Amino acid sequence: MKTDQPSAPAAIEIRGVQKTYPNGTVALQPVDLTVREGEFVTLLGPSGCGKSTLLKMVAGLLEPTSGRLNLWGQGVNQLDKSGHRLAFVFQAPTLMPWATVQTNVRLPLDLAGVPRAEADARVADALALVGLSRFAKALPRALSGGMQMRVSIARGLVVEPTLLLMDEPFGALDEITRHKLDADLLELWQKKNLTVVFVTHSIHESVFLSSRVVMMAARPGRIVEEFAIDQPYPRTPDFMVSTEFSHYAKRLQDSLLRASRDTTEEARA
Ligand SMILES: Nc1ncnc2c1ncn2[C@@H]1O[C@H](COP(=O)(O)OP(=O)(O)OP(=O)(O)O)[C@@H](O)[C@H]1O
Repeated sequence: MKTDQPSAPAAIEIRGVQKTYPNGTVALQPVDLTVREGEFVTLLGPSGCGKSTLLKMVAGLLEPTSGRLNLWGQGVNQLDKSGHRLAFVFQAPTLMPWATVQTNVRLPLDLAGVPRAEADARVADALALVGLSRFAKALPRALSGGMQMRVSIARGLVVEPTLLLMDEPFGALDEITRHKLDADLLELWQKKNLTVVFVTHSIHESVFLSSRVVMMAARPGRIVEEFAIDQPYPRTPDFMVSTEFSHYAKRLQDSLLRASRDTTEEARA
């Protein structure tokens, strides 16, 4: 079983982190959040509440306007000093259409100058982890949307990350494919001892996946509530039809409605 681990070291420490975009949009009020090693944390909230902004700041893709953000005690851009690595998976698979699956997955290793033989072995491992070994030589257009997303995840895993940041990775997929990828992701999380921060709009996905859900509200973006999903792993499809699942989903739905109401009322004022 793997749930919230208060005694595990802090993987992510966010203290008073605020973001104002150059056009003056205050995307995030100062937020505080600690994510412990091994947690699966979901950021949930209405559109525009700053989920992506927060995740991109954790990844070092955006600079906070103020505040402090550490990964394993190091500044975001010094993560390698801690011996940890992060990978970011976007909503769209963003694959190079002219290159094979194998070449797409190898890209981060090619950019890092990893020798070819080692890179190819790591690509093979990453493709095996996402169940795509047979498609190494295929072009992206020959794959379904779900398979393309698996390629994108393999491209993240190939750097052997300890922190996986995912921005609505399965939002564009049909429900059955999404459930399958959610279940596979949980397996990977456990197998690889990952720390995951996952952005979604889906209450059901957040309950199924997370050890903790962080609810955000918009205008300005902020954290409003947190929920521990205190249920054992591995989580099976049976969990999704259990009384406990409905109970968590209802609490999150009420919270999301409150967060959305705040947003609507502030927009009207
Ligand atoms: N590059 C940018 N320049 C100016 N404003 C931006 C920029 N990117 C995002 N914003 C604004 O910042 C706020 C937070 O955006 P963000 O994309 O982080 O929210 P989100 O919760 O991820 O939204 P969604 O769920 O719709 O993806 C929104 O008001 C958005 O319009």
